[in-house]
Amino acid sequence: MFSLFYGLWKYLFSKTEFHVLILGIDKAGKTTLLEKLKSLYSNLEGLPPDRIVPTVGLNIGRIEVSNSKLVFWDLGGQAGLRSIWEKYYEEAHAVVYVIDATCPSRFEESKSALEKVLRHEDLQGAPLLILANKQDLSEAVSAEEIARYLDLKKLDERIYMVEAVSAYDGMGIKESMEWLVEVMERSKRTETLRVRAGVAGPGA
Ligand SMILES: Nc1nc2c(ncn2[C@@H]2O[C@H](COP(=O)(O)OP(=O)(O)OP(=O)(O)O)[C@@H](O)[C@H]2O)c(=O)[nH]1
Ligand SMILES: [Mg+2]
Repeated sequence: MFSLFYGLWKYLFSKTEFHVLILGIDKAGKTTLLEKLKSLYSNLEGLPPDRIVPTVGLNIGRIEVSNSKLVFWDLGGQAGLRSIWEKYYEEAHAVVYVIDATCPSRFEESKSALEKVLRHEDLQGAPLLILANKQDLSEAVSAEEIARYLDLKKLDERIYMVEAVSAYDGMGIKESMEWLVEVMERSKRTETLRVRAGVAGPGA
């Protein structure tokens, strides 16, 4: 009996912790984005852009958005470090994929790295938020243009959105996070991860 009530209480009141992977090729702006998220959503002052160095290990950031806890994992995007990404796929509720919208010469590399990510079976059903970053610079390409380039039609079953953002001035970031929380809350993948973690609902 106790376990039934405990299960119900846990189901109704425990805040889900969502794990969000921040991926993208090197210099896309992933760590700058993470630091901006910390500044926007927590009491922590994020590192200023001039103190951020290329990522070799893992940066972790925790924030709360719309009453949900988000844990971000920011990994290094250099070619030699991308093989590490897949170690985090199984536990991720969603992927944020960052693209430097001012660098068309690297769009192809960015696209093929993304395609490889999405082919991985451990990420099945994970919602995808693609960020066309660095919109504070005049040469930045729009979110629509990036979406066209990525040819996202192939993604029919995956929930995704492409948003224009700037990790420098914060443009588009709040809208992106609200979308992300909303889709993670109702995604089948979240349910699957919840069941796997043993929080399967009141009857569990
Ligand atoms: N103008 C502008 N520059 C940005 C923005 N975001 C990142 N940058 C710059 O882009 C460069 C790379 O940023 P990082 O955040 O280190 O990129 P990263 O994706 O984490 O790179 P790796 O850790 O190597 O994978 C830095 O010089 C940043 O200052 C942005 O929104 N606008
Ligand atoms: Mg980084």
